[in-house]
Amino acid sequence: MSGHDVKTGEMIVLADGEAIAQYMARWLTEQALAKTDGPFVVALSGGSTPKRLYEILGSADFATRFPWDRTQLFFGDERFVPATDPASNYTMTRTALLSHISIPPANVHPMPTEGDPAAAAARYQAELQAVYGADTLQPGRPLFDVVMLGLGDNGHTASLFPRQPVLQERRLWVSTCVPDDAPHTRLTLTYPAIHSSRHVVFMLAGAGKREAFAKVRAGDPAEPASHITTEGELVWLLDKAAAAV
Ligand SMILES: O=C1O[C@H](COP(=O)(O)O)[C@@H](O)[C@H](O)[C@H]1O
Repeated sequence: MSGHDVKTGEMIVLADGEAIAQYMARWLTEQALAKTDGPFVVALSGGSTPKRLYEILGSADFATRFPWDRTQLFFGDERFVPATDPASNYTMTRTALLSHISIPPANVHPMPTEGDPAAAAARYQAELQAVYGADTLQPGRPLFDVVMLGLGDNGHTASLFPRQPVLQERRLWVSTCVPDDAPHTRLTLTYPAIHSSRHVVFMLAGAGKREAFAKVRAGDPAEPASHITTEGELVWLLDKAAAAV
């Protein structure tokens, strides 16, 4: 695998958020069906952008074609709130997708949000290591088939927020983050965990993403998303408003 970053990744510009969700649903299904040597391992993104994608994947057409029984669903980040909290990425995903599909419960891996956040991060890393089958990441053997990412106005992606110590993490796969410009303590995949992937896909819709996208695409080091790399392919799925075309 050659490896890509946010500057070299392919840009696919579509009409709007609906077109992005439809495109991603088809593409993800193709990737899942094509993966026959082992489980299809995905890190889901949170926030509002992927909600429509999850609804489409949960609709009858996709829900019956997608190989859910050999898919492992992880989360790229989570707010450290109870699963019943409306701010929970897991709750959004459960409502839009998980409650509509037939997936073995053991294949769904919500980030733990009880007790001490650092201990919860360690538990989640152990869960990833169990599916990966090793305690250290090995180049050429990606942890994830697909990592889905969004982009916040402040350049954060997953819960890698500006100015936070997690941006320096090079050993742990999962860590805590306490943003100084957003609510909630977070758990997040780290840069090395995201790097261990076949595909990283950013989904961005709306003019509100335009400025942050331009900075990240130019490689502005102050934007946490600028430091995302993958040992595989990186794709930007943008609507016209976000791409400013
Ligand atoms: O806090 C978060 O924000 C980003 C971006 O969310 P969006 O609603 O602007 O698309 C998201 O990717 C991340 O998972 C979420 O926890």
